[in-house]
Amino acid sequence: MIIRQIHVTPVAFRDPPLLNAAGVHEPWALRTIVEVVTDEGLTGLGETYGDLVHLGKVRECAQALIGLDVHALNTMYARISAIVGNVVNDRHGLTGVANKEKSIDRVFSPFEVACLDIRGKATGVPVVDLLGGKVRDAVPYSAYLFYKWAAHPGEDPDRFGAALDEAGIVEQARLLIDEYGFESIKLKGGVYPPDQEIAAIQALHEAFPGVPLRLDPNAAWTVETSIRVAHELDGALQYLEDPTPEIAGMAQVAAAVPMPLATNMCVVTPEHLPPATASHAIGVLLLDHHYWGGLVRSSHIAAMCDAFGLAMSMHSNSHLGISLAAMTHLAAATPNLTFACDTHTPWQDGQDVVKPGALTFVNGAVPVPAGPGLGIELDRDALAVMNEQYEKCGIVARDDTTYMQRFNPTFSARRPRW
Ligand SMILES: O=C([O-])C(=O)C[C@H](O)[C@@H](O)C(=O)[O-]
Ligand SMILES: [Mg+2]
Repeated sequence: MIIRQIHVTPVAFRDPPLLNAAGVHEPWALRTIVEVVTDEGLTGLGETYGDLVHLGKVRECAQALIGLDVHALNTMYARISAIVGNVVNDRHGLTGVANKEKSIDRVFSPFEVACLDIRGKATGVPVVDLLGGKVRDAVPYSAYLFYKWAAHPGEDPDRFGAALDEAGIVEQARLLIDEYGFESIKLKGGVYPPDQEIAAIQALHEAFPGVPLRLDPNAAWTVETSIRVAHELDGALQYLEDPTPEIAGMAQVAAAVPMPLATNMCVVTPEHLPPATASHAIGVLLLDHHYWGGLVRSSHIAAMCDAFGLAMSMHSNSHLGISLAAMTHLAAATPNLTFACDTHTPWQDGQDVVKPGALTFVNGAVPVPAGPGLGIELDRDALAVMNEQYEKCGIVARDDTTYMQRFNPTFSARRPRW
C-alpha cells in the first residue's frame, strides 16, 4: 500500500459570530482536507486546520511522504519532524502554547488519520478496530453553547439568534438539545464579567436539572477569581475548564476548589504531563487528535492519563465531518474517555465535505460509523464549492481578536482579564 498521491485542499465554510475570550469568530472558518491515494487506488481522508502557515507545512510534508507505505507511520513522523523542524506559528483556537513538538504533531495528524482510513478500507474494518476496538457503540457529545451576536455585522440574523445574557443562553441550549438530544452542556465563557457567567450557569442548572454542566473561560480569570467562581458554582458544575493560565496557576486553583479542573490549554504536549500530574493541576484532560499527533498518539496519551488517574473528555475547534468521524472512532476506543466530548458540529449547520448519512446524532451521541476505515465518503462537489469559498473569502488565518477590534477597537484579549 504505497502512497502515490496526496491532495491537499483548503476549504472555507460559514461560521456564526461566536464569542470567546480571544474575540469573535469570523464569518468563515478554514480547514484543510487531505486525501492520500495509494498504488492500489484506495483513498484515505484527513482534516486539519486551514491557517496559511500550517497549510504551507502540510503541503510541503505531503511531497515528502510520496512512496512510503501507509503502515510506515514512524518513518512518516520522522520525515515530517525533519521538515517542520521548528515552531510553526500555530496558536490556532485557544489551544495553549505553540512549540516544536506540537507543530510536528499538528502536521502529522491528518496524514496519520488518512493512512488509518486506508488501512481500515483495505482490511474491511472500521478505524475503531485499529485502535483496540469499541468500548462504546456511540460517543456522547455535549451541547457547546456560545454567547453570540444575532448576526455578523451588516448581515441578516442567522437561525440561532443572539445569546447575550442568561435567557439567550438557556434558549440556545434548548434549541441544540431539541435538535441533537445532547445530555451534557458546555458553556464557552471568558466573554463577560464572571458574575454574568455564574448567572448563566445557574440559569442552565435551573432549566436543565441533572444535566452535567461545564464552563470554559479559556484562562480569562486570575487564580483568585477562579477560586471565587468555583465556590459559587459548587454543585452546578461537572468540571471547570481552564479557568486560569498555566499549570502553576491551575494547580493553585485545583487545590482550593470542589470540582475537577479540565484543560485543553495548559497541557497540550507530552512534556506538560509530568508537571501537571505532579502538581495535581488537572483532573480531566481534553484530548484532541489534531494537535496530539493523530489517533494512535492520542491513544497513548489516554493510556498515560489512565496511569496518572486523569479522566478524559475531547476538545474541538470549528470542524467538518472528517474530523467528527475521526473523533468518534478515537473516543469509542478510549476506555477512560468517560465525559461527553465537545463538538462544534451544530454551528456548521449542515455544511460538510462528507456525504450525509454516516454521521448522525442519536440522543446527543454519534454511533460509530460501521463502514470500513472512517466509514465516511467525501462529497467532491461540496469540496469544490468550499474550496472556491476559501479562494474568495479573503481570510487566510483565524484571527478572532482583530475581527472583534473592527467593531470594538478597545477590545483586548489579555488573559487573565478578570
Ligand atoms: O475548549 C476550548 O478551549 C475551545 O473549544 C477553543 C475554541 O477555539 C473555542 O473557544 C471557539 O471555537 O471559539
Ligand atoms: Mg477549552
